[in-house]
Amino acid sequence: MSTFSEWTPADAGRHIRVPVADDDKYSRGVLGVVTGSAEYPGAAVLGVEAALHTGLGMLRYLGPARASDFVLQRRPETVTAPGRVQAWLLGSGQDAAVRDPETASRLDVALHQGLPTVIDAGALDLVERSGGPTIVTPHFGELARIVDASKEQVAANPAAWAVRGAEALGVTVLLKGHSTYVAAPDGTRIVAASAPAWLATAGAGDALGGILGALVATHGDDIAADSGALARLGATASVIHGLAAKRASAGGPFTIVDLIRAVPATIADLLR
Ligand SMILES: NC(=O)C1=CN([C@@H]2O[C@H](COP(=O)(O)OP(=O)(O)OC[C@H]3O[C@@H](n4cnc5c(N)ncnc54)[C@H](O)[C@@H]3O)[C@@H](O)[C@H]2O)[C@@H](O)CC1
Ligand SMILES: Nc1ncnc2c1ncn2[C@@H]1O[C@H](COP(=O)(O)OP(=O)(O)O)[C@@H](O)[C@H]1O
Repeated sequence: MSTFSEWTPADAGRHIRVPVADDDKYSRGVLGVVTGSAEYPGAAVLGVEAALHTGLGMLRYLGPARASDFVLQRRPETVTAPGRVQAWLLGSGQDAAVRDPETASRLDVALHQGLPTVIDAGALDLVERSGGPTIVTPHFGELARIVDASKEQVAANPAAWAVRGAEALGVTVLLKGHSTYVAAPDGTRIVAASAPAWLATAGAGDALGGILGALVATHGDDIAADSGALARLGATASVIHGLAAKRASAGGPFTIVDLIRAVPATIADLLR
C-alpha cells in the first residue's frame, strides 16, 4: 500500500498565492466555472461564493441561465461574459443524464482548452476528454461508479481506491470523506483530515470545488512545472475547507454559507 503523507496547516499555508504590488486581476488568475443546472442552481452559487472567498483575480461563470441569475444576485462581481481563463471548475450541481445542449457545449469547449481543470459531480463522466492537467473530486459513491466497485468497497479502504482511481483515469483524484485522500498518477499521495463530521452536509462538496478552483486558477505556473502540484493544491483546499468548517462550527452545527464566510479568516491564519 502506498504511504499517504498528512497535509498540515503549515503545508497549506505555503500553497496559497499572496498577491503582490504588480498584480492585476488577470495576473492573479481567472477561473472559468461551468457548474449548476436548473435542478441544482444552489451548487453554482456555493462554488462561486467559495472561490471568491478564497481569492482570485476574476471569476467567469458560464453555466445555465437559471443558475447564472442566482449567482449574479448573490455575487455581482461575477463576470458572465466568455473570455480567457487560466483554469476551469466543471460539473458541481449537474446531472450527466440531463445535461442541456448549451451546457454540454460549454463543458466541451472548456475541456478541449488544455487548461488546469477541476472536475466534480456531473462532469466526472467527461474526464477522458480533458486535455489539461486534471483533478477530479468524487465522493465515495462517485468513485465507486468510476472504478466499477461498490460504495462499501471504497468506504472500506478509501486510500487504496483513490490510488486505483488515479491509475485508472490517469489524472489526480481527490476522494472526499472524513479524511480526504489525494492521489496523483506521478505517485504523490496526501491525506488531509482537518474536517469535523458536522461537515457531512449537502453543499459541502460544492464549496470545496470552489476553493480548489480558486487555488488552481492562481497557481498556473506551478501546475505547468510540476506533476504533483494539483495534488498539493487539492490537499490545501481540503485543509482550508476543514479548518473553515471548524471555525464556523465552534463545536456545533453550521451551514455551508457560514463555512464560506469563514474562509478568508482561515486563510489569513494559515498565512501567519
Ligand atoms: N444546493 C445544491 O444545489 C446541491 C447540489 N448538489 C448536487 O447534487 C447532485 C447529486 O449529488 P449526490 O452526491 O447527492 O448524488 P449522486 O447521485 O452523485 O450520489 C448518490 C449516491 O452516492 C452515494 N453518496 C452520495 N454522497 C456520498 C458521500 N459523501 N459519501 C459516500 N457516498 C455518497 C449515495 O449513497 C448514493 O448511492 C450533484 O451534482 C451535486 O453537486 C449537492 O451537492 C447538494 C447541494
Ligand atoms: N464524516 C465527515 N466528516 C468530515 N467531512 C466530511 C464527512 N463526510 C463528508 N465530508 C466532507 O463533505 C464534503 C461532501 O462532499 P459531497 O459528497 O460532494 O457533497 P455535496 O455533493 O452535497 O456538495 C466533502 O468535502 C467531504 O470531505
